[in-house]
Amino acid sequence: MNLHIFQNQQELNEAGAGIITSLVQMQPKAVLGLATGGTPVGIYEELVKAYNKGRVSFKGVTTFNLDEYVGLPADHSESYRTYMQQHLFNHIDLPAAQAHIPNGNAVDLEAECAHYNELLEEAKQIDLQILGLGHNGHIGFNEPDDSLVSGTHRVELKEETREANARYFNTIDEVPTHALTMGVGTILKAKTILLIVRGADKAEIVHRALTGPITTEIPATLLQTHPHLVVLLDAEAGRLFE
Ligand SMILES: O=P(O)(O)OC[C@H]1O[C@](O)(CO)[C@@H](O)[C@@H]1O
Repeated sequence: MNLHIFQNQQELNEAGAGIITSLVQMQPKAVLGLATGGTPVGIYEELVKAYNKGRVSFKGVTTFNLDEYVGLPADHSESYRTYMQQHLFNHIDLPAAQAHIPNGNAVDLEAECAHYNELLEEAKQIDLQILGLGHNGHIGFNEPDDSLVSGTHRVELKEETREANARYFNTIDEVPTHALTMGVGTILKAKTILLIVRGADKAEIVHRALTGPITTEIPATLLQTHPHLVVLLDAEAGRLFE
């Protein structure tokens, strides 16, 4: 594991974006696994800046998002499709056909998951998977459970996850109860994983995830088994590592 702790958010954002930019410069046809949530926003901002300065092009890149809510129309303000458009896709030259996000509004969700898995198979391997961390140790929307699923699947969100994400909706009742998520098998198959964690409220969970016993009750503990894990923490989240 390659762990870095940053004293300010800007340095973390630049480091994260730098890793992604370097990869795409070296490998213009890279396959990127993308995350949503509050955590990667600053990194996407830096990527857009790098693109605007002509340092990187995403023309040949393929992307796969980790997850999407079930039942929100794609153009809903809080869908992860909308998030990606607003924070990244609308501002770079990534061709729309190369940007994949599970369709949480599909009539047949099982078929949608199978289709997403096929696309992932065709892409062979994600070169760099960006990950945030849920307060309960979830990665993607792989929630704590007594077993975990390998491929893309439908999950019921834990109450604590819905509460954490309620800040983006008018009321908690509007937060979807289910989501589609890439499975832990797909995540762990990525060549490199870039885990980003910010904030004092995640200090304990990230410490347990990276140093505690491996358990499906904290899905992020499985990251300990990955041979190329890069971790970027802000000082608050990294408090217990110092
Ligand atoms: O970055 P946040 O908003 O704290 O969310 C943590 C994680 O949970 C999710 O919302 C669920 O996948 C991710 O998008 C994110 O990485």
